[in-house]
Amino acid sequence: MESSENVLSCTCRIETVDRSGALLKTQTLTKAELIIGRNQFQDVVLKVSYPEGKQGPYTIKDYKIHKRFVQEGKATISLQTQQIHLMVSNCPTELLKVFLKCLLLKLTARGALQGSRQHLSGDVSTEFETISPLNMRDLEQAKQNVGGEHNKENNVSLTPKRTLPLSKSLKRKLCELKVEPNSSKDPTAPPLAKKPLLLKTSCSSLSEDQLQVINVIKNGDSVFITGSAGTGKSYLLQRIIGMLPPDTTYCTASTGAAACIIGGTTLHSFAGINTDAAPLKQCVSMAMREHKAVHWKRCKVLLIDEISMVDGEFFDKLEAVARAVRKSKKPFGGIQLVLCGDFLQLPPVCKDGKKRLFCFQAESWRKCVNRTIELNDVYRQKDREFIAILQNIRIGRCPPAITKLLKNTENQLIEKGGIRATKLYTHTNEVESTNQTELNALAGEGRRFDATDNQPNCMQQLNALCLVPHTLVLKIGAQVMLAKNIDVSRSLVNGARGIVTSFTDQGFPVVQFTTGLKETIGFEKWTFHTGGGYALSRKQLPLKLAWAMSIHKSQGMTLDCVEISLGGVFETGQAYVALSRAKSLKTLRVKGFDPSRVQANKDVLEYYRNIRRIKRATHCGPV
Ligand SMILES: Nc1ncnc2c1ncn2[C@@H]1O[C@H](COP(=O)(O)OP(=O)(O)OP(=O)(O)O)[C@@H](O)[C@H]1O
Ligand SMILES: [Mg+2]
Repeated sequence: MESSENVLSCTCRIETVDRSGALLKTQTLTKAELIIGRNQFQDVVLKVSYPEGKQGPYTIKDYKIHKRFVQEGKATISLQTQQIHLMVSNCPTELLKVFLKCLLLKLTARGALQGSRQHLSGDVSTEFETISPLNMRDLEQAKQNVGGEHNKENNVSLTPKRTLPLSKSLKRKLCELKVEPNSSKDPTAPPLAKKPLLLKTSCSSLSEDQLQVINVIKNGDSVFITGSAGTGKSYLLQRIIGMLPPDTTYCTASTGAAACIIGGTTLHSFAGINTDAAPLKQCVSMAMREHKAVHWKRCKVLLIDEISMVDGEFFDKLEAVARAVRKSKKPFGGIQLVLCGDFLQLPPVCKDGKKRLFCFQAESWRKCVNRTIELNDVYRQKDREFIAILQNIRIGRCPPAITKLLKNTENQLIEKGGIRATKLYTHTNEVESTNQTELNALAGEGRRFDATDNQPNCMQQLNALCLVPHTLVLKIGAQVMLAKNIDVSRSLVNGARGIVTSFTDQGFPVVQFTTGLKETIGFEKWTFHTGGGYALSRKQLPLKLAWAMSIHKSQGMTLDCVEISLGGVFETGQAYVALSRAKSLKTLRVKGFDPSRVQANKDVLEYYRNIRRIKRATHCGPV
């Protein structure tokens, strides 16, 4: 997980092609480093270094960067003059994105210099010096060049379209960036132009607690990340996934809906075990099937979100399966675990009157989890009063003052612009029938949108994983919810509520959101890392019908505008999960609130008291 913006650890395949594009030679280097540097002419060059030697440096001119599969940790840099393709794979996605941004910025900045030290076209670059970290001067030069100026004197076109294939968003970001005046009074401080510039990664915004988790994981420890709803556990998990090599990192969650939020697969699907109830021997033989065993053996880090819903007995079985398949005596067969969840939210589904066993009560839990870190800052809600209400509900407390505040929301008008509140139900059958009945009641023809799945024979698996259905039918007036973060800066985020107001000439729905924003919604792609570098993907509109939703499916989500009836609550933690989806008291309506429905499990409360006691006693933060 070590990172430097100019060096990328990866698998690198170097393909040499002829003029027609036919393959002449190929070389695959599994433990390679791609390094950005400069040659003696100050050109930006790339060197591929690997344990047995090096290739390059390759001058980056007349190039194309293919970034379509960046989310899968893959990219290709095609050098057209040299007729070479550098195909990188197994890159941690975050690090790959930063590396490519750095390369593009250096190339864009280089545009202005090009020609100032022109060399004859026959000159071959032989020298290599690692490029300096990005600095303000690079950024300023890149911004100038993005303006599309021509360096006519040197007969070099700097028009971005021809020489600098920058993404629209990078161009926009470059143009928006302002340079702060150098206010430093320190005469020894580097001049502004030389000041190192940190490329913003998604880790830049992490809290101290969240960064601490990253360090623990870097150390190789298995960790349990916990904390109340909205403390950024899943957000952090996504950042962690982006920092680990995709080939050996498996990202899972206890339910399909939770897996969709983090772009992973279900724990059962990873394990190859379709039922918790199977005896251990059967679980081992299911996991030993060739196409499943390969993943078990390859896995170095296993992430599991919403661990509270994983049955403790099943966790013990998985631990034993891991040792058996990997032929290792180490806990969980030596796999590093990153577990995430809140045991005060939904518990494991309990069948046939069996005693409920949480994962932390599993025999193998203590052996497998070296550190527990509790995140304390709530991000989902801003309103202190509502956060305090939720903290009480979480531990099963509902004093009269809180009951009153929640009852006061019963007749609250939270609808605006025709957007109705999403009803959260305890049972799924109510959800489907409500959505279908409401859609049927709307006048007009329904418009049908069919998803494109990368593996059509995996449609069922994708249906279980993806928040959007294979077939979506919409009408004008349909209540919808975004099922993907499209543009966080404009609040077009997962869970944002809206109504379809029209369809464009091309047939795309126009949605009016609670924020007042009207947006045409186009197709989006979901990628699910099924592990081992494999991925399933679906292209569909990022919308789902939102008259109703189940509390189970809502776990992990942030929702605009919700109505909750807690009459049917049958689980501890269920009322807390439902209430904590709302962003504020003003966007929530609780029908027929009964404080006796607010319950927390006693064993879980004791578990959390204990981890805090240990934390206080050791004074060292994580326990
Ligand atoms: N460091 C952060 N900076 C900014 N926003 C954050 C940060 N961490 C989390 N968030 C935002 O807070 C919201 C809640 O985060 P997230 O869904 O990860 O919480 P959670 O702990 O997984 O909640 P739950 O227990 O309900 O699943 C999200 O909108 C997320 O984008
Ligand atoms: Mg979550």
